[in-house]
Amino acid sequence: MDKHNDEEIRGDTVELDSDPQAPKVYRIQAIPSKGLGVVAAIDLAPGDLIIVESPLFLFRPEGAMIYKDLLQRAFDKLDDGKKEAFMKLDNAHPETEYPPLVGIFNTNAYDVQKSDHADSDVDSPYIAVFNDISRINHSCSPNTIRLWRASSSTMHISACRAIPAGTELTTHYRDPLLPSSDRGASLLAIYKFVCACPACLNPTASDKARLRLQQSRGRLADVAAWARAAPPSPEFLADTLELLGLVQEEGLESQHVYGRVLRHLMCMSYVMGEGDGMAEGYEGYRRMLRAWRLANGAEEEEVERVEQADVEMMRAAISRRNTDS
Ligand SMILES: C[S@@+](CC[C@H](N)C(=O)[O-])C[C@H]1O[C@@H](n2cnc3c(N)ncnc32)[C@H](O)[C@@H]1O
Repeated sequence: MDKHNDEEIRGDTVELDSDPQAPKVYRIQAIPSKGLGVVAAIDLAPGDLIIVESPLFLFRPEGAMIYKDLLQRAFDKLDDGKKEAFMKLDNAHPETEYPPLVGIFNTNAYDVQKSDHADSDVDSPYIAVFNDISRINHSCSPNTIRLWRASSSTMHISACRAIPAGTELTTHYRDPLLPSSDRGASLLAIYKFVCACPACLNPTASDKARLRLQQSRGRLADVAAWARAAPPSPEFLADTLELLGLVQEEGLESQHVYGRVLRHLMCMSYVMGEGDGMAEGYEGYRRMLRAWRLANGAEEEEVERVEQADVEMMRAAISRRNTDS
């Protein structure tokens, strides 16, 4: 087991009614103390697409109708195969006031937007349950990125760091940048488990690191802010390298802060050349950022376009610096 709980899992695959056409880069099997889970069947590199899946059940809570009645009506419209697959999913609330339908739904559902823009306020959220993706267990240091594509109504799961074959795939059910006590309370209330990931077991240092990453979001928003007066100050460079270390130490490559840190370091290494404590250099950071952008749904051409725009901005910064000196 490594520092993020990326566990190597052995054991037999569980046969579910998965899409037979889907390339089997993953398998579903029993995971100690977590029920079933999803495991990488091959070595995966950052940015690799692992699962593309349409929901078994896509549901939109609306109006003042009673949730459970609305859910029952939507469920009744499913074909028998989907009904059966849905009823086989995990239920974290088997002995509560909820009927099984609601219990299974609450255990396995993800909020998704009808529009590709997560902050769009014109589209009310849908809730989606999946045959395979709903088998992915939670980690506060997940090794995958989950992306809903409204244009195709499919959920995409990609690797956000290297995942060796046999490692359990994980996603986050709650924002990993929240304090551990908030994450833990919500995971226990809704999913009925106590998270035993390293960040939850030793929360003091982890909470501090995550708060620092969360607070850096604004400071990292704009590369142009330092590029205008390139090069960046030594303090800003040291701070950005420290943030990268925190992301990697905490296993938060799935988060937006990672993309922002990589973009700054890529641009800094372009302006300053290699060295200065930067482990990767321009090509290295460019490769890492590219993988992160692809995993977050960017198309190849779009990635090339934004890379080119950054190079042009950096060239202008260098030529300004040369003119000024
Ligand atoms: C969406 S389901 C995940 C798949 C589930 N393990 C199964 O057997 O189908 C959510 C449930 O999985 C279990 N689970 C998920 N992540 C876990 C974790 N990190 N530790 C322990 N149990 C976990 C909990 O029982 C939770 O209610």
